[in-house]
Amino acid sequence: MPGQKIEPWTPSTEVRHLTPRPPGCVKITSLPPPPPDRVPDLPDLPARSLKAHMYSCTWKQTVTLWTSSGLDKSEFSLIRTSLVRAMPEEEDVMTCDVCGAHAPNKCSACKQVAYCSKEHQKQDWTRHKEVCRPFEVCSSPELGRHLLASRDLTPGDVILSELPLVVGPKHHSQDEAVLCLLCHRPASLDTDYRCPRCLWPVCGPDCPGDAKTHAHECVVLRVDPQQSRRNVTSQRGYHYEAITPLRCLLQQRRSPRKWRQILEMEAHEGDRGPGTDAYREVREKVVGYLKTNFLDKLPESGAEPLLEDTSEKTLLRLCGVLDVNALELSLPFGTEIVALYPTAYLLEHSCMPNTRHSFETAPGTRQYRVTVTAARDIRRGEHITTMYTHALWGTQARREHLKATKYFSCRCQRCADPTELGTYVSAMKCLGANSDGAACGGIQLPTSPLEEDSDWKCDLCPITLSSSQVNDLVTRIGDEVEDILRGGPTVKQLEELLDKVSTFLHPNHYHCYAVKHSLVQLYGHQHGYKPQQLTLQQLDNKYGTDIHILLYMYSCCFRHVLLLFQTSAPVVSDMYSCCFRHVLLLFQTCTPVVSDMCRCLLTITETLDPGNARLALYSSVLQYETHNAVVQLARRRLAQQPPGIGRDELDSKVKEARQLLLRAAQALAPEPDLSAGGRMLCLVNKSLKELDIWVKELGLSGADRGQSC
Ligand SMILES: C[S@@+](CC[C@H](N)C(=O)[O-])C[C@H]1O[C@@H](n2cnc3c(N)ncnc32)[C@H](O)[C@@H]1O
Repeated sequence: MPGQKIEPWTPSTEVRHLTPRPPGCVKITSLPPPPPDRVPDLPDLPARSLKAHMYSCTWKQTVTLWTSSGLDKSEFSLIRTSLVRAMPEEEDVMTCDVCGAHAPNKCSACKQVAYCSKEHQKQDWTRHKEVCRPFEVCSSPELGRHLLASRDLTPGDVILSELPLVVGPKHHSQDEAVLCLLCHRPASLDTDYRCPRCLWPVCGPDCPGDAKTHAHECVVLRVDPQQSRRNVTSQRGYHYEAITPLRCLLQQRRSPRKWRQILEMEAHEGDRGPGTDAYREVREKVVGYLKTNFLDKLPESGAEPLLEDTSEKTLLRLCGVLDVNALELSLPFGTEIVALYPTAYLLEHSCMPNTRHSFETAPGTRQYRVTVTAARDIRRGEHITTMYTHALWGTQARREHLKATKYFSCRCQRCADPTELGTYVSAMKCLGANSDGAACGGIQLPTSPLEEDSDWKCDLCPITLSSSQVNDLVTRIGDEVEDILRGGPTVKQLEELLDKVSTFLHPNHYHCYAVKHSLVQLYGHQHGYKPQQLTLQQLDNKYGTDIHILLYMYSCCFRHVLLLFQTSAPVVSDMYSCCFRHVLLLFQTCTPVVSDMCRCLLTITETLDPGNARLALYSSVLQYETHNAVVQLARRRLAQQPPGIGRDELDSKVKEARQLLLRAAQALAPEPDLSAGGRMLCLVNKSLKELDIWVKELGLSGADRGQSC
């Protein structure tokens, strides 16, 4: 009897009070409650199932259906599958922005608001057009689809905010992390907490996760009970990389609309064909695993098949879609997952992005929502961009990563500039010697950074290096830096490492940056280096002159000026410009306030990411640590007998520290509460309060008090 409705479905107040398990009944399924006017049709149910007497009750916002008639196994699974499929998508359930009634008509442009009627939509347009989506989807042969701003935007303007189509474990996990499939918290194979049907681990008895999402994949994962039992005893049985592709695959029946959206995404199948690493890895870890253990065992006849298309081609395509388009989310409890979004994937890449993403990670109906905001002014007609790779990697590493994972060669302004916007984060020191045996003192930079095999050339002597020579050296240094940083290093280890890598790398090189960024966080915090234990020299190292940079630039300038008198015309203009840059930087770096290690790192960070699109946490850590050093130095000088600091200077130091904290708080404001950024923001706000107390104790003017974030 197709189209038959089950009446007691509506989750009214009365049914909430029903006992969880009506006597003599068997549970069929638990689902989120649909709105009262969206009772699902149940197509093609056999007559006997419809005679089943159904009850419902709510449990953690879900409707549980029970039957009191004895259904056989296939009827039972048929009714369950039909119910799951008939459920409307949660995000489809919207209310009218004008009157709050159930709203079937979403705004076709932004899809963020909905209305119960055309009249209410018209009535709201004057207000809504101000916030309706501020971009157009365009297409070009070079970029594919991309977004252009359709009006001027200022920092903080929301560009889009949407829920994901699919969320799941990262599909390239290096570590064999065991995750709860309901809430994505860490789980363990050493406990008995399992989904009772498919036996995949869950985090515990009070898991706050979404049983509905798992219900769908569970039908597949439990298709072979023997395999499920084997899995229990061996971690190798659980391939988490296969879960997100499976969740995508399940959309073909769960939500044909989402399925269409997923298939519309770029998968770069041509770049991931036979013979490539991607092909080998995906075939083994996803396609082979899913097909052999589950998909090929799904019943073909009888009930309507759960999945129509389980072909290898489709699975390979889904993995391509995930690799190219999925965004990565770090959850507060330390796990990392990926999500596909209906519009956010259209943002093109730039190494100087103009947008910032923030993710809602707290459980609830907004969980995993992404909000993309403008990180700086964006003019009408400008490309709206994000960053697919690491902002603190050098050009060679970023471009290789983009080519290997997203299949294009970036040609943005930062990539095209050998100095990377004057930051020198890829620059190497020239190891050549001049005629009297002294170090050359020049900088090695790529001559054509947009060419993969560009030579590197010294700006002072004729020495050139091949790109593979530079690559090998930088990779080896990077491996050593990563190893040491991962092992929880001491201050001494980091200082030695910095000395060592500084032989080869420009002081601003991104590997030096990584070591210094860790170092400034250890000074003042590690045992033996607590603020009161630091010598003035060590404090000065944190807040003092970065001697590596200054000496280097002095010597470079000196040599350039000398050489300018000796060298022929074509080289001269190059050296003038380099010399000019160095003199400028020296001027900035030598001023007392700017000449500290934190400040140098901050200058690099802010040049590469002026709007805090990607490096908000990095810059706020630097601002926070600089504030710590400023306050500590001021306290020390105040404690001297007689005090080594006057009231005016103390007042200005306090203001400087406050400004640093306020800037950190502003950078961190969009970060979710439970994220690393959110925790950093708490620390910053706590320090602002402590600073206020100190100002009060000292009886300073505290002119800036009252400003808070
Ligand atoms: C997440 S998708 C973006 C949407 C895609 N353009 C589309 O039409 O579906 C990423 C792909 O877009 C293209 N793309 C993004 N940014 C690019 C850029 N800066 N230069 C060239 N291609 C880019 C690449 O093909 C990349 O693999």
